Amino acid sequence: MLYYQMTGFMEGDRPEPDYALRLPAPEDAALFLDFDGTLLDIAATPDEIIVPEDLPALLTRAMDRLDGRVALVTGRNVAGLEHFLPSFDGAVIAAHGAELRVDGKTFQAGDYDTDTIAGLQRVVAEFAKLQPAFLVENKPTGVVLHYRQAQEQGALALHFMDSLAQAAPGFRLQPALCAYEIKPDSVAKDLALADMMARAPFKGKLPIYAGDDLTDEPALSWADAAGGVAIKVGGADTVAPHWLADPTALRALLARWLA
Ligand SMILES: O=P(O)(O)OC[C@H]1O[C@H](O[C@H]2O[C@H](CO)[C@@H](O)[C@H](O)[C@H]2O)[C@H](O)[C@@H](O)[C@@H]1O
Repeated sequence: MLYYQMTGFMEGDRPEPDYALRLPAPEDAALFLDFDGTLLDIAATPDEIIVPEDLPALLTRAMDRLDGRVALVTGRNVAGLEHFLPSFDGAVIAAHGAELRVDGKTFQAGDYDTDTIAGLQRVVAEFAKLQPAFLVENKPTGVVLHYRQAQEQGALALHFMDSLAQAAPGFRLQPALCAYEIKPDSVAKDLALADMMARAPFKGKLPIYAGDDLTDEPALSWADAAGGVAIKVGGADTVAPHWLADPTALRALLARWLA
């Protein structure tokens, strides 16, 4: 068994269409959309994603119809997201919640030990030199070791990153799709979602959350418990009561809903 199967990311059979999925009226909703694997397809490396042609206009339409109550939620940092979606001017929950963009201003959600982060990034970079198929992604709040190009080395990547995370007080391991990340302990997408839902213009509306990754599961659970709609994209196990086959199906649903 491969490590991405053990951590719950292996997609099984494609789910059947979810006929029970109904969204609240846009006037009553707040929309939270994960990025990689949810709005667009997973690519071989983080830089190789292709932004679907319809996506920027779809997000603009959503911002109009929901009076600005749209947030993108991502493990990437804000700058990384802005590089791919320069026209989106709504809220962003980035780096799993360690970085936020609210009213056009980007800031860190907490104080994180920059010396520790720099040290972790140095150590991971040195380790990755031993296995050139590994890819290292630095973020202002942590570091990711990607093993998509070396999936047989998933166990090694896990062993190394887990040990390193345990040696770094205030930080923890975050498994993701063919990647292991070390991020601040206090950071999670559900906490960031709760924070954003307490702010204008989201406050008092019903959260709709769509996500594909293990990192999205707590936020899916939060949205469902808050009386909103939680949608899993892809066939992996989930706490979400609703699911769609892939990002194309999600974009089609949103386009119909916003028409
Ligand atoms: O929260 P998300 O927006 O879903 O971000 C999760 C991670 O996405 C990126 O990595 C993943 O997507 C890459 C491109 O498709 C893929 O090559 C990689 O294997 C995936 O793990 C991003 O690089 C990470 O920083 C995000 O945490």
